[in-house]
Amino acid sequence: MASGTALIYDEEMTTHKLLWSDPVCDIEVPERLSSSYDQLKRYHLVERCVHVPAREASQEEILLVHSSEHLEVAKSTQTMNEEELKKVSGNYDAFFFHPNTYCCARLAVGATLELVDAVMSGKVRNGMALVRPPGHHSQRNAANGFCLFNNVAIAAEYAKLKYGLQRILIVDWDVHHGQGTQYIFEEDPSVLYFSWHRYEHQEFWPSLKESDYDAVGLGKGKGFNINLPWNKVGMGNSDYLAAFFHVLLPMAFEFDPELVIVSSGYDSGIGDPEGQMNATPEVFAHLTHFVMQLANGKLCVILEGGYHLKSLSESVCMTVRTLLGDPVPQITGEMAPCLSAVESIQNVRAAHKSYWKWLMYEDTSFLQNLSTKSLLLKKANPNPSTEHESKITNNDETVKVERFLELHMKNILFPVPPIKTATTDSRGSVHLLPVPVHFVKEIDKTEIKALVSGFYADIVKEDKNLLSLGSILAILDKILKKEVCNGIAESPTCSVSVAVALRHSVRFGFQRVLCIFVGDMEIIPNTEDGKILMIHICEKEQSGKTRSKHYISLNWKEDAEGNDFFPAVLGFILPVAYSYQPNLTVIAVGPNRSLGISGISLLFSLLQGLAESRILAVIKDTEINVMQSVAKALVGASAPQFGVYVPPTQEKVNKIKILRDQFQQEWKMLQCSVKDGI
Ligand SMILES: CC(O)(O)NCCCCN
Ligand SMILES: [Zn+2]
Repeated sequence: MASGTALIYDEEMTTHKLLWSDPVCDIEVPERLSSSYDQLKRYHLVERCVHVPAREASQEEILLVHSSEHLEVAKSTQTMNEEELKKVSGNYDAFFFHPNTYCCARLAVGATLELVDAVMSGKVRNGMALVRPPGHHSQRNAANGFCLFNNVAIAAEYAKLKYGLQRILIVDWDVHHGQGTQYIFEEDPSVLYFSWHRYEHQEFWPSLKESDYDAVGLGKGKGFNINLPWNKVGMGNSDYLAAFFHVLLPMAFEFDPELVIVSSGYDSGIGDPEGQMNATPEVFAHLTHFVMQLANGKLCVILEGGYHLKSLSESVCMTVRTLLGDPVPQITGEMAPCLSAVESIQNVRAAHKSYWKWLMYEDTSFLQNLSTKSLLLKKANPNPSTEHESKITNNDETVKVERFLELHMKNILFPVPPIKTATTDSRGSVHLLPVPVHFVKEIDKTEIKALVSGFYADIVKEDKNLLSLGSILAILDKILKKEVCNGIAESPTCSVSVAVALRHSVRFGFQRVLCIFVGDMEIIPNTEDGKILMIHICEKEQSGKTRSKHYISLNWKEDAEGNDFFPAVLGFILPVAYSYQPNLTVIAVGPNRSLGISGISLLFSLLQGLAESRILAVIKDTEINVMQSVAKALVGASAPQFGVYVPPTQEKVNKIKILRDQFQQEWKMLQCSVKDGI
């Protein structure tokens, strides 16, 4: 997998500006670009990226999507005076021309295409283009919503033509519906378009019926257009994460894209006057981290909206540092999606049931009444208050948001540990990892013996564990001190090693440790009153063990090809893990028939989104090939590889549903359907 992150920025794109007063358009200012770039410099992120210059797109490239009439109109504005510019701007909904607009829009397209080339050629792994004017509202023959040319749509057509791609995913996390992009690809099954957007039952701009969840695409494109409408403002981190766990990620992994392009609007972030949402900048690190696990990491992030300069620039920085592979900051806020969000999630899943294998067994019986129910709800309370207490309201409280973000960002920013991964093994040679890692010296036996006899004698019965215990405790100490962020140790008996590691972690201050056991191994019960949450994925039913909210056994047997783990990883483990918000994750892998290698590496990759990416891996010493793939996942050297998609069986879907019903009141990120009798 290629390495490096491209950053494309050209000051020329700040020359497009509004020349007259227009209360709709006056938020789309040049400072959006310059303040984002300045913040990137302040966090020393610019120098860590590969600088790729922008270029002007050719007319042919623009004509990949737009009509020649549209191109001619745009070209003609270069020589217009203010009065003529104002007149031609009046032909569109929410667009303004400046004499430099045409040149800036060509640079925005060209920058986007340069990023596609840099990623597809392997010059970089991923990258971000800071461009304006934005693109996702513009259509074949019209400018719209501050957009002149559809940068992302042209990039998708360009990538299909030049690289013969057949599956491109566009993720649009801007708070407005990219109706332009939807119209361009709605009959095209090679481009999967996902958009969430403020909708409020069609009240919010652009107030289109076709922005609702039942617009699934047309003709051959049916199923390849996904609209997730937010029917209330004030949506927050947990609503966005739930939308990824229960809608986008299962679709995206089944689609298995060859390239991911993000229409990256940050007006879905807190403080934005357009969005009126409450999600905080670090959520974009998580969203970016998730989409980095697709298409072998080939990811192009293209700026769309974002009008609160401080919120925008902090969110841009969160995106770029994640693209660079930095640890993902802890998510903040209550991990519980609101009722309206769960209702929208349930509706869009039902609308797509007949187009996706992963939804084959989805229960849609609720549809006839729920959708009317939500409309009845709307009629019942015409001006719905938000379900989330809106911590920060937006009308001219920009300064308040700035102060909030100053404090907020201090709490969640952290020094990037110098080394990413530590490893030791009883043979003492670091033979596993493709990149230099930190080799942890082993604690000598006498020291370990004293430590164990002092604290862990009840667990450690025999000497053969001492060596592996030494390496585990040595790595744990490095992680505890934040000198490394994750580590791998091999062990002859995982359950003993893990039991000692868990007790050690709690003793040394971790308040919430998530422990995932993969494979049939004997678990040494660890109460620690809620400081440890155990999930055991095992082939054999765990007889006798009572399930509690802190001990969950998920009976799972991998299928022949070993890759139908998505419902377990995406639909259950991830939502529970995010609900728990651990500050350390321990994953033990024994001999197992539960999750295939790719399921295990997906689990490791996705769980790096938690606990500031702190993970301790304890691998049974016989499982060398597991060690290899886990090592690559932890050093970020590769995205997980999946075989051909195998849909889950009804039996497996039911297993998850039963567990979800059992635990969704406790671990609320599991919620993806509204129980009757709301
Ligand atoms: C790029 C964008 O989605 O942020 N444009 C929003 C236009 C809003 C017009 N009322
Ligand atoms: Zn927007």
